[in-house]
Amino acid sequence: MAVTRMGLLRTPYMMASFRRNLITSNSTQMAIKNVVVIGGGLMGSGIAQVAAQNGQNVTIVDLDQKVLDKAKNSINISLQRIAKKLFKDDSVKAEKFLSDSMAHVTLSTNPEQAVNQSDLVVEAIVEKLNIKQKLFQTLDAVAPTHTVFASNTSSLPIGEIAQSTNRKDRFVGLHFFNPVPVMKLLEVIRIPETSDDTYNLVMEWGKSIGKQTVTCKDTPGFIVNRLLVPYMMEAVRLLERGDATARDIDTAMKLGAGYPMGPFELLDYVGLDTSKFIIEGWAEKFPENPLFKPVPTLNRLVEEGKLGMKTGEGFYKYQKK
Ligand SMILES: CC(=O)CC(=O)SCCNC(=O)CCNC(=O)[C@H](O)C(C)(C)COP(=O)(O)OP(=O)(O)OC[C@H]1O[C@@H](n2cnc3c(N)ncnc32)[C@H](O)[C@@H]1OP(=O)(O)O
Ligand SMILES: NC(=O)C1=CN([C@@H]2O[C@H](COP(=O)(O)OP(=O)(O)OC[C@H]3O[C@@H](n4cnc5c(N)ncnc54)[C@H](O)[C@@H]3O)[C@@H](O)[C@H]2O)C=CC1
Repeated sequence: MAVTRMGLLRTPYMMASFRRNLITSNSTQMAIKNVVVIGGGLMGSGIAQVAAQNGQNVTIVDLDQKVLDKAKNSINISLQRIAKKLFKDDSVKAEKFLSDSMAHVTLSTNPEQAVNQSDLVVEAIVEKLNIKQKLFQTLDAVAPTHTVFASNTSSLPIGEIAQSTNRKDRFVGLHFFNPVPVMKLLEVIRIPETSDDTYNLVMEWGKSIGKQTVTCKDTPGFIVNRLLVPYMMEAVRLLERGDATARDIDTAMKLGAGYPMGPFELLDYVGLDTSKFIIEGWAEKFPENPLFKPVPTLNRLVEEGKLGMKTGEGFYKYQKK
C-alpha cells in the first residue's frame, strides 16, 4: 500500500481530490485564520506551508533568522513542485498559486509578539519536554484567550506539555508527518481536559489544510510512532548484531514489505537526533519495555554530529543542498 501511495497520487482521481481539497478549504468559512508555527525546521516549515497554501496567514517563529530564511526557501521550492502538478498547463495560475501562498508567510524571531493575533499556535521545536513546557508557559501569558495551543511532538505526553499552561481545555496534540506537504495524515490527540469546541475546531482545521485526521488518546507515540519507532529501532539492533547491512535491510523492507523507504533511510529522513530523543524519553519512562531500549549506534552517530539528511550524513551520506 505504502509504495503505491505516491503512485496513486499521480492518478486523475487523486489529482482531482487534491484540487478539490484546495478549493474546498479555501472556500470554507474558517474559524482559524491566523496560525503561528513555532520552530522553522523540517516539520515547522511543512506545517506552515500547508496552512499558507490553503489561504491562512502564517507566522513562522524560530530562534535563528538563518533557519527562518531556509524555511521560506524550502517552502518556495516545495510549492513550486506542487504548482507544477496542479497547474501543469497553466503557468499563470501556477505563478499565482505560488505568489499567493508565499504572501501568506511571515517570519519572526519574537514568539510573544507573533502570537498576539493568533487563533492557533502549533509548536514544532526540539523534542524536549522541559523546553516545550517553558515555551508554552511564556506563550500562555501573552496569547489571546481564544487561541488554541497544539504540539507536534512525536513522543511526549500532550498532557504533560499542557501542564505548563492555564488553557488545558484549548490544548491538543496535532501530529503531522514528514514530508508534511505530501503525507496526508494528521493525528489529533485530545487530553481529558480538551473541550469539544477545541477538538471540533482542530478537526475542521485539519480538513481545511487537506489532511485526513485520525484521533488518538494521549498514549506514547500515538498510533503511527508507537508502531514505527520500535520497528526502526529493531532494524538498528539487527544491524548491530551484524545480521545484515543497512543497505540490505532497507532493500528488503522496500521490496519485501512495500515500504517507500527502508528503516535506515527513514531514520536519516526523520533526523537521528529526533529519533534518539524519542527512544531515550520512552526508555526513561518505561525502562521495563524492551521495545524502547536505546540503541548505541544511534547515540554514537548523534554524538558525531551525523543527524541524517539534514547534516549530510547519518546511516548514509548525502550531498549537501
Ligand atoms: C517521526 C514522526 O514523528 C512522524 C513521522 O513523520 S515518521 C515519517 C513518515 N514519513 C514517511 O514514512 C515517508 C516515507 N517516504 C515516502 O513516502 C516517500 O519516499 C517520499 C514521499 C518522502 C518521497 O517519495 P519518492 O517517490 O521517493 O520521491 P519523489 O519522486 O521525490 O517524490 C514523490 C512525489 O512527492 C512529491 N514531493 C516529495 N517531497 C515533497 C515536498 N517536500 N513538497 C512537495 N512535494 C513533494 C514529489 O514532487 C513527487 O511528486 P510526483 O510523484 O507527483 O512527481
Ligand atoms: N522529523 C520528523 O520526521 C518529525 C518530527 N516531529 C516533531 O516535530 C518537532 C520538530 O522536529 P523537526 O522539525 O524534525 O526538528 P528540527 O530540528 O528540524 O527543527 C526544530 C526547530 O526548532 C527551533 N527551536 C528550538 N527551540 C526553539 C524555541 N524555544 N523557540 C523557537 N524555535 C525553537 C530550532 O532552531 C529548529 O529550527 C519535534 O517535536 C519532533 O519530535 C513530528 C513529526 C515528524
